[in-house]
Amino acid sequence: MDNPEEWRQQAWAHLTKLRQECPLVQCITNFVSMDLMANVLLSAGASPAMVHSIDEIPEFTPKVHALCINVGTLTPDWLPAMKVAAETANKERKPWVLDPVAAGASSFRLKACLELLGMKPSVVRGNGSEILALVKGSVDPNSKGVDSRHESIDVVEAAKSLAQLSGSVVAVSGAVDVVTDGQQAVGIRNGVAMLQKITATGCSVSALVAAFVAIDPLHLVEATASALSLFGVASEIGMDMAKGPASLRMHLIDSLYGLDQGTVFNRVKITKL
Ligand SMILES: Nc1ncnc2c1ncn2[C@@H]1O[C@H](COP(=O)(O)OP(=O)(O)OP(=O)(O)O)[C@@H](O)[C@H]1O
Ligand SMILES: Cc1ncsc1CCO
Ligand SMILES: [Mg+2]
Repeated sequence: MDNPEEWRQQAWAHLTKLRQECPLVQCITNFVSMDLMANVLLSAGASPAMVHSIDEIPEFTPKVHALCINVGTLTPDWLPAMKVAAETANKERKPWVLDPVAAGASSFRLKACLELLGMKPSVVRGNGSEILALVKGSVDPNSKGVDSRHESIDVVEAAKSLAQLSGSVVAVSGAVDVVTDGQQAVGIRNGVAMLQKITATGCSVSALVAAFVAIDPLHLVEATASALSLFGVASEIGMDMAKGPASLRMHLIDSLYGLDQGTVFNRVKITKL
């Protein structure tokens, strides 16, 4: 698609379908993000389920419409459950998203992320530094942990390589969100810088991507771009009412819940890169 108008219409069509179908999204995620992630999914129209015990995954994961795996507060005992969930999702042909939080921060985290990447997530969504760490396959001596020290727009080629190597769609968040399947790349120019001052907004947008690919699993790039754009649009509207990060968090959730067709048509900014 070349026309910005088509992307806007598609974003609205995706949101409408999501609200109608209310997909069940399983999240195996870090302790920091659980609350915001579940609330973002609910306000968009999806059903969140924070289910991470290996004892129930073989029975529960076949019932979900998509899965989001996030390694933010990873310990060795969580990894087997993540792998069983990914395996189950693959077997059941359900899309899943990997959020490689702070992939370059330590060898333990990097190894876990690369192992999960090898299980072929439908989409990998990370910040610039996380995507770069996965491509290089090496720990970053100057890592800032969960925060990025790279601009998303500077890692477009790295994201393309990662998509080619992994077979996953790769999404890099930042001032411009980038989504690529290894051939084409699209840029999403929505969002506000203050999102970086609210913890787990990246984690939450990854879960939102899972909800969008659940309702359009055959168009991973398009569904991912819609999710990133609409989250950004909600933050722009929320920012008009916010006094700082805490109130933006609240208004972001309200704005996502209230998104209407006119707002989506006026604000969605997705273009080919
Ligand atoms: N400079 C910016 N301007 C506008 N939006 C931004 C900017 N930086 C990040 N965002 C938006 O903030 C959201 C979170 O992206 P970010 O890159 O901060 O994720 P992250 O580092 O994984 O976050 P976390 O680890 O806290 O969950 C995304 O929707 C992204 O588009
Ligand atoms: C702050 C933090 N630490 C581990 S996960 C997480 C949430 C944002 O990625
Ligand atoms: Mg993150």
